[in-house]
Amino acid sequence: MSRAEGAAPAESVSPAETLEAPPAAVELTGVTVRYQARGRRAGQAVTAVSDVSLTIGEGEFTVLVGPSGCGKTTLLRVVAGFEPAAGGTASVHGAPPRPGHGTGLVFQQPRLFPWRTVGGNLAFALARHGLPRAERAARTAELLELVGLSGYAGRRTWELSGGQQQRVAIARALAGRPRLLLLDEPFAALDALTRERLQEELRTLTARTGTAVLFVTHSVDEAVLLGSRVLVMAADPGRVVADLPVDLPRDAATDPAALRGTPEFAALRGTLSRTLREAAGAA
Ligand SMILES: Nc1ncnc2c1ncn2[C@@H]1O[C@H](COP(=O)(O)OP(=O)(O)OP(=O)(O)O)[C@@H](O)[C@H]1O
Repeated sequence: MSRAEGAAPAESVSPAETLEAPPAAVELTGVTVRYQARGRRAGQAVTAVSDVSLTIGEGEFTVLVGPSGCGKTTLLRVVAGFEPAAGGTASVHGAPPRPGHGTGLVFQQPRLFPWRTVGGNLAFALARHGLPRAERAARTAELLELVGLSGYAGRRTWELSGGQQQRVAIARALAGRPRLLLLDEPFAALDALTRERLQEELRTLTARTGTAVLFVTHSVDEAVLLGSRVLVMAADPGRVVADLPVDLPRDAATDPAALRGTPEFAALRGTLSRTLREAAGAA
């Protein structure tokens, strides 16, 4: 038997299999960021993060935790396109990060314009995203419905509670229909009950819109409750030292309070606390 006769028939490849996988929501490869120090160390370069590689898939909810100063905000700023990397490469949906392009940002403080109404704040964001004036009112109503503030368009921002203001900030971040939401300790300044409500709402609405999320927090509880995955960073220099999957049953019917009471939640919480302590010790 000739070699050709005995060879297995060539595998047929369907057209779908030849298509390339879509780019990840975020792809960082060997990212290093340096700042110029001020004060007594003026002139010296501070390496804020060093050689960070990570991938965030479409629609994935990733949480970033780590001791103070380990570079969480810096990494978020790189992904947002505000901070250039001194080394390595960063991409968001396959393109270099650009501020306001495909990403929405939420900070610890809502940072709303106090001289505008709630609707005015959202209309301003919609205008920046190029939405025609005639379509802004309808989209504003849609965004407010998404964050549970239907009917609040005419309110002044200073008439709202801290939690309501943060809901408006989330609506504003969603104005450009971003496929990636970046949140830097968005609920840290809120009381416990409001924080819990907003955690639940954020989880539900990002699942509904299919938005990928990169969420920074200092709270172990919040990280396990929200993340489908938690990245742990250590400092000096800032780097990712652990990548913990969070595999908890989480459908629309799952009550977060019940989830918190499960042994699985407690075990993950324990693992994350231990990893964080080790990361703080490793700095
Ligand atoms: N603009 C800047 N100029 C100089 N150094 C900076 C600047 N921004 C951040 N750094 C330094 O870079 C490092 C990382 O800071 P970053 O704010 O990213 O940390 P973080 O993990 O978000 O901290 P925290 O949890 O306290 O908010 C720190 O050592 C910080 O002092």
